[in-house]
Amino acid sequence: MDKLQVRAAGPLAGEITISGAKNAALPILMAAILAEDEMRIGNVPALRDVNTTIALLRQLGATVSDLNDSALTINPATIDNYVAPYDLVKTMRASIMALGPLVAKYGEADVSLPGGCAIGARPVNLHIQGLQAMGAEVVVEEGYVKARVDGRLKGATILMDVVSVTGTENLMMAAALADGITVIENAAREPEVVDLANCLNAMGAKITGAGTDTVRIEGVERLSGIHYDVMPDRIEAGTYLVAAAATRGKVICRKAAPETMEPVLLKLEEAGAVIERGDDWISLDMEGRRAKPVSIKTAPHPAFPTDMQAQFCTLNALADGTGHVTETIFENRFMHVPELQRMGAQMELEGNTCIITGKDGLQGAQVMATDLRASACLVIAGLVAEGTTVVDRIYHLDRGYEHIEHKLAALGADVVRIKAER
Ligand SMILES: CC(=O)N[C@H]1[C@@H](OP(=O)(O)OP(=O)(O)OC[C@H]2O[C@@H](n3ccc(=O)[nH]c3=O)[C@H](O)[C@@H]2O)O[C@H](CO)[C@@H](O)[C@@H]1O
Ligand SMILES: C=C(OP(=O)(O)O)C(=O)O
Repeated sequence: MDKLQVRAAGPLAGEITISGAKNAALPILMAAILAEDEMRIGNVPALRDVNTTIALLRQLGATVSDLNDSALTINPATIDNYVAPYDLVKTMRASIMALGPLVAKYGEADVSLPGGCAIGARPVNLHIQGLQAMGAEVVVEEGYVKARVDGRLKGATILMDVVSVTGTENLMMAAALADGITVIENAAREPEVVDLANCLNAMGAKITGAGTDTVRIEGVERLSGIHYDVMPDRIEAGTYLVAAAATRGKVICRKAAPETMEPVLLKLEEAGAVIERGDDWISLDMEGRRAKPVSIKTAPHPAFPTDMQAQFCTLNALADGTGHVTETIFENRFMHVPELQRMGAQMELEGNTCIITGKDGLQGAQVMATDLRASACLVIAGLVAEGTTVVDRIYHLDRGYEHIEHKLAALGADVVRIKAER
């Protein structure tokens, strides 16, 4: 398994270009299943999860080009298999988003249950209940969610008990081809839900309310293949901004979407960063200062995103004072805490809150992360720690950060990928 070796090299400085959003690209690639003809999708990040989705679509029989210059084509007309097997699904939870499109278009889908993962149990009951409300017969058998419908799904009113991002996306995709009107109440309001809705509408869907907690979908009989560019990745941009803040640096993120990042940008300002925003760029300047501690509480959009929680733990671990970080979305998303403690961070867990008292420095260590954003927070810690930090199992990072070592190097970081012996 590849590792990342990180050594402190002073404040990050310079410019980087933000990639397309993983969490928008994955549902949009799945939405291609719903089209009648070829889709061309641009601003797709070169990530392990994208490769897994390409493999999954090919497994279904779709004709998918390789990713070239951040774009690919998907022709779903050749799909002749409706099974998403465990081998692919186990590496990527977003595979569950094949379920809605397959059953809506072909009346049949067998998608392996993704299983538990490092950050929490992450059940898919809301995806299943929503499809049942639309008339699908759904059973869970031998580790697979098996959904069937005779003819088209039927529009329904669905109240989501818990706000679920991929749940909302899965049901929105299914409803796009259903017969009649579907209303999703307590829908996720994340910008990636809006990006998917924009893509579906460009394909001919009739969706209103995306970005609010009530999404209305009037089903149509067919959707067309179109050209669509994925929105910028707000979590990638946020991660580099925190990295710059932690090193007391000054960076500009180009091709970003600042309007999707307010909760993160406000917390960075509270930490002492000078932030400027343009239409598609964000700059951060710490003016050489040490960060002030910030308290955060994760919650569904438009509140503070759970996918930025770990990175802010590192920032607080270096801050001048004490900050409280509360995680309300996932029950087990503090796996980075013991690893940061091994680097000298002063952190204490009390239930779902981590109390962090910053220190003016950390020590490099061999660390290992069990999920994507935990890995990112350890890399950020390595950028300021004394000595060498080696982050193991960086296949997690490769799921969600395009060319992370090159982007960090462009900002002056000393980061080297150590290739596993094969
Ligand atoms: C590919 C993708 O977009 N991933 C994002 C998505 O994950 P994902 O869509 O899987 O996360 P959800 O929004 O569904 O999860 C939110 C909460 O709802 C619970 N839940 C969810 C579904 C369900 O059927 N039943 C249920 O109880 C989950 O266990 C969790 O506690 O949103 C998360 C929350 O912003 C982000 O951290 C992930 O990066
Ligand atoms: C939790 C994440 O992703 P996923 O839902 O794909 O596991 C993430 O992007 O931080």
